[in-house]
Amino acid sequence: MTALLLDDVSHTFGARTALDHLTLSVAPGQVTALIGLNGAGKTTALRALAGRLRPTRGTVRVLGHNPADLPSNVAMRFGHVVETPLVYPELTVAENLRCAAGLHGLPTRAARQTASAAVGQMGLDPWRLARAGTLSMGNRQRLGIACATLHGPTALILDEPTSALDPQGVVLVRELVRGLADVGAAVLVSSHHLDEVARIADEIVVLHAGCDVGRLEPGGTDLEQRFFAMVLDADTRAATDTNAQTPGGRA
Ligand SMILES: Nc1ncnc2c1ncn2[C@@H]1O[C@H](COP(=O)(O)OP(=O)(O)OP(=O)(O)O)[C@@H](O)[C@H]1O
Repeated sequence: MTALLLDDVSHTFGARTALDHLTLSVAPGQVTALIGLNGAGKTTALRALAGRLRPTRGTVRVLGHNPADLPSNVAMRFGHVVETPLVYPELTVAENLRCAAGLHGLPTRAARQTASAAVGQMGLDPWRLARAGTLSMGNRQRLGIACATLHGPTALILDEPTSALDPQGVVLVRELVRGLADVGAAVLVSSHHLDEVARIADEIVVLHAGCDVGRLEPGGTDLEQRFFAMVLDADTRAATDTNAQTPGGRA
């Protein structure tokens, strides 16, 4: 069974191709990492899954449904942080978490308990009563992740979740993601950091110029070297194809 699916998805912004026939699926209990250079298409893929972008072609499914039109009982089981964390700047950390728990269908008492547990889990105790708008970038990122995960989603997408985090925050997110996958969540996470995703992912998909150009074994050695070899190989193939199609080209 597939919880998160991109099936032959392409997307163009004007003349620029952001995704090129990308097919990707994540099963329950699986953590898949999307890794790629700046501009590879990672955020575009995650935005399509979050229902924020309707791709030019292809099929996108979250828990079997079109993310642009998720039934509310399915939306309750979905969590995502794509681009900016969705937090209310004028509310405190504790209020944001209670609000997120309520929006995910938890009754008031359970929402309060869950919010309190999430404060501790993400190391936000010292900022519990601070307004979200006054938080540092890293603490805002911790709060956004906590808001998206405190209901125990069965499908989760995280766009560069550790980009602003200190080493302690990186470990907390790693434990959170693995913990959710261990109880059956399907997780898709994008990152630039190969060594970090190698610690949490079951599968690493290399995205380059919008295409899936190969997979890396998380337990493998020389991941960085193999990543660059894949990217270089894809560029060489693209240049050869272009050359073959150019009138007067060498092929
Ligand atoms: N709203 C937009 N309008 C025009 N082009 C866009 C838009 N969003 C993304 N792009 C282009 O689509 C391509 C893929 O961008 P995307 O943000 O998905 O890459 P990324 O892999 O997430 O990059 P990064 O690692 O830098 O965050 C890039 O060439 C980018 O310039």
